[in-house]
Amino acid sequence: MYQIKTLNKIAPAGLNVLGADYHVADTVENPDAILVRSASMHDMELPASLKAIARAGAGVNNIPVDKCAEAGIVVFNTPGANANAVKELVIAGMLISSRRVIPAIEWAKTLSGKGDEVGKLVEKGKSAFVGPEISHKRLGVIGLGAIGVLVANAAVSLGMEVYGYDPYLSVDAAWGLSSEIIHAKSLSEIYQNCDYITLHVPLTPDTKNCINAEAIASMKQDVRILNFARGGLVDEDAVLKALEEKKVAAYVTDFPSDKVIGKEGVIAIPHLGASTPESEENCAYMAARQVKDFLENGNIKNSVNFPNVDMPRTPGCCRICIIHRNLPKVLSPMTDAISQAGFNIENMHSKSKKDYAYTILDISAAACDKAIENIRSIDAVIRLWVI
Ligand SMILES: NC(=O)C1=CN([C@@H]2O[C@H](COP(=O)(O)OP(=O)(O)OC[C@H]3O[C@@H](n4cnc5c(N)ncnc54)[C@H](O)[C@@H]3O)[C@@H](O)[C@H]2O)C=CC1
Ligand SMILES: O=C(O)C(=O)COP(=O)(O)O
Repeated sequence: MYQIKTLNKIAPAGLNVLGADYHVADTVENPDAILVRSASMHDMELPASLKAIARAGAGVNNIPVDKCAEAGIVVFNTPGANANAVKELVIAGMLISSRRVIPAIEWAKTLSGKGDEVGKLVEKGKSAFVGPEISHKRLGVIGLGAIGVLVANAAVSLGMEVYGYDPYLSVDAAWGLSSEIIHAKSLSEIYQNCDYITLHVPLTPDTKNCINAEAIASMKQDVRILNFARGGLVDEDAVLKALEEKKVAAYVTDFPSDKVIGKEGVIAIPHLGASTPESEENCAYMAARQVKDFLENGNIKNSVNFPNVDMPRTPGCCRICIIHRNLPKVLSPMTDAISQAGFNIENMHSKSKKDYAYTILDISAAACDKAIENIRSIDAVIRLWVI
C-alpha cells in the first residue's frame, strides 16, 4: 500500500485516480509522496521514506526544491492546470480596478433604508465612480507561460493592445500566442507604454522585487499594476508610495500582506487565482497521475528538479530506478555492475537536468538483487530503488 500525505486539501475527484493501493491522509507519518498546494515546506523535516512531492499547482517557491534534489526527492508541479482560472481573475482584476466597482458597491450599501430616494441618490452619486474602459488601452504582460499567454490572448479579444515580455519564451507558448501581441524586447518597453501591467513570472532570486521604485518611476502616469504571481515580486513600500503620490492608479494583488490591506488604491484578493472547482480538480488529477506513474513505474513527467523520463515497462523485467549526480563516467559503472552479475540490460533510459540525472534500467527479474548493491556503492548515486 502506497502512503500519500496531503498538506492541503486536494480535490477528491483528482485523488480518485490513485486507486485502492493508496492510503491518502494528512496524518500519514512515513509517506512515499506528499501532495501539496501552497503550504510552506521550507521548515519541514523531509522523511527518509519520501520519494516525491507533487505541487497541485504551478508555483514551487513553497518547496525546498534544491534540498529535495540533493535528497533524491522528485518535485513535480502541474503546468497549465490552473491557468484558465487565473486568467479569468486577472481579467476581472483589470475591470474592477478600472471601473471602481468595489467602492461603488460599498457606497450603494450606504443607501439602504432610503426608500424611494434610492433611485435619485444613485443617479446623483454615481459620478464619483467613473472609471476608464480597458478596450483600446495597452496591457503589458510580463511572463508568457501558461497563464501569461491566456491573459494576453484574452486581452486582445477584449480590444486591448498587448505587449508581451518573456526572454525565455518556450516554443509551445510561442505557438499559442496571438500574432497581434507586440513583442516587447525589454521591460522598459512595457513600463513606458502600458496602462496596465500584469505579472506572470515565478518568484526567484532574479524576479524578486522586480516591480520596485525604479521600475515604477519609468511607468506611465495612472498605471494599474496586477500581481497574480507572487507577493515577493513587488516592493510593496514602493507601490504604496506611488499610490499615495497618485502615480499608480491601482495595485491589484492576489497576495495580501498586512502592509497593503486596506490601503487606498489596493485591491487585495485572498489568493483566489486557482480557487475554482475546475482548476482544483485539474491540478489534483494531474498531480495524482504523475505521482502514481512515478511510484509504480519510475516515470517522471513535469518535475522541476529532475528530467522527464518515460519508458514503457519491459515484460518479465524488474526496473532499477537510480537518482544520481550528473557527472562524467557515471553510467558505465552501473552497466558494468549488471554485466558483472551476468545479465543483460533489456532497456534503459538516462537523462540529466543541471547537476542531477535519473536513470532507469530494465533487467531480468533474477538480476536485480545481485546488481543493486554494486550500483548503490557508486559514489554519484544518491538514491536507488527497485520496482
Ligand atoms: N494566483 C494564483 O493562484 C496562481 C499564481 N501562479 C503564479 O504564477 C506564476 C506563473 O504561472 P504559469 O504561467 O503557470 O507558469 P509558467 O512556468 O507556465 O510561466 C512562467 C513564465 O515566466 C517566464 N519567465 C521566467 N523568468 C522571467 C523573467 N525574469 N522575465 C520574464 N519572463 C520570465 C518563463 O519563461 C515562463 O514562460 C507561477 O510561478 C506562480 O507563482 C500560478 C498559478 C496560480
Ligand atoms: O499554482 C500556484 O502557483 C498557486 O499560486 C495556486 O495556489 P493554490 O493551489 O490555490 O494554493
